Amino acid sequence: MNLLVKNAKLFYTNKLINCDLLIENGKFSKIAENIHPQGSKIIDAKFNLVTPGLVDVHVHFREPGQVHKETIETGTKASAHGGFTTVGAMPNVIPVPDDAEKFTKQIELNKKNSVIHTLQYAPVTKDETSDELVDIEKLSKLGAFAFSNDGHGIMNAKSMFDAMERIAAINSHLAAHVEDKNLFNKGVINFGPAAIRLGLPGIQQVAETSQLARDLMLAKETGVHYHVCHISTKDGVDLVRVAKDAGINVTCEVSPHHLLLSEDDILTNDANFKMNPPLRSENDRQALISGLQDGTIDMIATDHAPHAENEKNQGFKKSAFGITGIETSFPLMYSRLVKTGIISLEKLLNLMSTNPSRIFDLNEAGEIKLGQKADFSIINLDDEFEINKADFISKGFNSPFIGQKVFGSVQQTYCDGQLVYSK
Ligand SMILES: NC(=O)N[C@@H](CC(=O)O)C(=O)O
Ligand SMILES: [Zn+2]
Ligand SMILES: [Zn+2]
Repeated sequence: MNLLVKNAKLFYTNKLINCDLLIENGKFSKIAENIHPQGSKIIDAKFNLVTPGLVDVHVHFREPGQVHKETIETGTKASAHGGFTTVGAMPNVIPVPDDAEKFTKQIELNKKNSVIHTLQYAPVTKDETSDELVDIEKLSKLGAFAFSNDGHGIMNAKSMFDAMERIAAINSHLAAHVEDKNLFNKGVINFGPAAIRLGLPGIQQVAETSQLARDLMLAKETGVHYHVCHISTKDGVDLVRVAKDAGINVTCEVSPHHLLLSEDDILTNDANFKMNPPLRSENDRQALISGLQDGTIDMIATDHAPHAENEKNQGFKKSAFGITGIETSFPLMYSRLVKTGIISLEKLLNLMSTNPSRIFDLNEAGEIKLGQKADFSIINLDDEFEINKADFISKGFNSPFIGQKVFGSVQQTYCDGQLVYSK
């Protein structure tokens, strides 16, 4: 059945245009002012935003191993609820897919249980924590869209250097959770006033920035595409800016929570504010916003990290690191960055679709193009709603944003021309 989206406010060729959009055989086939139905199923978009399916290169689904937190099915249905049709899944599942057999199983599981496109990261090293590299070339051939040890910094500089050389040789991508574990201090919160106020051990900023500085020099030497996960510090943004100016092949992402919250927002021992990297100072937060505005930061990624309630209700010291984000990212970013005039809607859509797609070579995602698979979402920008646990499709509702009022509710999401979320 062909679909005709009437009265779209379509994000197309980097502009918002009022038009109709025809989808035939799961692909975009025509964009024009007024398209006649001719037997197609009609969807009236009522001049709501029609965006390319959003792209998030950083999510954690917990299957296999910890399906009480999230499954691929609940994670991808939650993604569709958030307007996303392509996500990059981190490899910190159990077992870590660090050889051909485990990796192939993971890809098959993703394919079987996803309602959207789930791309799979391969780890860089065995078990994500050892110094021994995985078979990078083989895992790439088996479908790894990029490599990451997310959750862990790569401590051994020689392992990092060798991984970068091999990843560069196959034109793949290395996404780094930059963290020197020796500077982590068993911290659970940023090293700063909130840590002192709450009597909690703090994670120093140099845990992030010192490893980032090292990696940028290794990336310069090897020429690899080096992508910084969840940047959180002003010094980190400054380093990336200088590296970009020097022609180093670096890109970086920031999470909604690091853009919207700082350690000053942590008023009680509530672990829904606990994640890694931690919420930093207000000065850092302002630097992240500036980095977004001047293009130093290339994309928004949620680091969607669902956990069960009893893993998050034990205060900062005992609870797990990480918060959910895939269902609240667009409305939060739209309400707090676009409606307030910090960035334009077009810029936000670049940060959440076009840029991640271009940077990670995801040819058929992140942009509406004729002949390309029909991944898109219809979003009512004027609809105000409260973020409620009961509305989450994710198994996790470990979010510090619950109770906040936002604009921009996803009405429908289509993947390959199929309806995968409807309000
Ligand atoms: N962000 C987090 O705090 N936790 C992530 C791992 C990670 O991204 O480092 C998780 O898998 O739970
Ligand atoms: Zn991480
Ligand atoms: Zn992560």
